[in-house]
Amino acid sequence: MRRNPFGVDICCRKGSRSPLQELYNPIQLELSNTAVLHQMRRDQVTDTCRANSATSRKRRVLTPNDLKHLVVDEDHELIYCYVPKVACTNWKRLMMVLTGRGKYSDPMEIPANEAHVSANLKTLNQYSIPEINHRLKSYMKFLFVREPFERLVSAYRNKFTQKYNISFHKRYGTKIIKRQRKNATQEALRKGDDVKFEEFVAYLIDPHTQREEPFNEHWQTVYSLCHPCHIHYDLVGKYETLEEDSNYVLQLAGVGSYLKFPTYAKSTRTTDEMTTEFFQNISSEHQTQLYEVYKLDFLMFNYSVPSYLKLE
Ligand SMILES: Nc1ncnc2c1ncn2[C@@H]1O[C@H](COP(=O)(O)OS(=O)(=O)O)[C@@H](OP(=O)(O)O)[C@H]1O
Repeated sequence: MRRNPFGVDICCRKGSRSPLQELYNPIQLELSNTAVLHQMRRDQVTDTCRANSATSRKRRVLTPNDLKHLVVDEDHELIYCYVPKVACTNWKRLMMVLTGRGKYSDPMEIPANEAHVSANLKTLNQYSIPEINHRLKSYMKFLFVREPFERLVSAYRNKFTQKYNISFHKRYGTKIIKRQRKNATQEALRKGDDVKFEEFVAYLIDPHTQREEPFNEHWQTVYSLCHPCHIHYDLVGKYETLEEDSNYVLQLAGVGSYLKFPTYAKSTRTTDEMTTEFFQNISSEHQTQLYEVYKLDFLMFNYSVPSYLKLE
């Protein structure tokens, strides 16, 4: 088994305390305040689910098919529900280190495309029903969320403004242009590579879109991907405090002294100011409809209505 630079193997949990015990019954005093903050985040999810039960619990029960985003680490008793555009590539890299039994020590040695190969990580839908129930009950379940419209702009910029994302242009761009652009050129209809943000928004709020097929995971709501009204998440991490919250998870898992969330230096990442700019050209009618689509994510994860929004 390979060891990390600190000479500690990342295989299995050594202590007798599980991440769940560390979270709900912290021994270290410094962790108590953090535990209180996370209790408030859990309460917010519970209260929102209760107050919006008609929408949030449209489905009465989940099937294994609904559990494809829940990545399992048996060795550290963790379940991570990945949400695209919330640094899930880095979290999948960490899950590969945690589940790799020493195969990897540095998450950044794993290429981004490898982290997205589904065979490299085990998801909860691959277990039998009793195994699923056991893991849901005894593992620490967590997810990471981001301000919904900033996440949406991150998805748009990545999938529709980068020349190399040809599969997205072909699969979604061509459809969006066909439906939303009057007098589209033959080239635009064929390539689908110059979708405007206004057109993307019009596509998202069009009732046909979700009737035809579910949203792509990069712009699907968190509540549809991770089912927080059915699955009780023990920890809700936020993109705004990504490193702090991630390192807290690693600490609870007992690996925090030698495994850290990869730090980041990308200067082009989507900011609040950038998101504001993108929404400048969206009519208040479309802004209002779009807010309705993502409203539960705003409420559940305690994001206030953006100040730039002109709601009708
Ligand atoms: N450590 C750290 N700190 C701050 N921001 C970070 C970090 N790691 C990833 N990111 C940002 O996460 C966005 C990419 O998320 P994903 O990896 O989930 O994207 S994808 O679903 O694989 O397409 C992408 O956001 P945008 O740049 O705004 O698009 C990344 O910049």
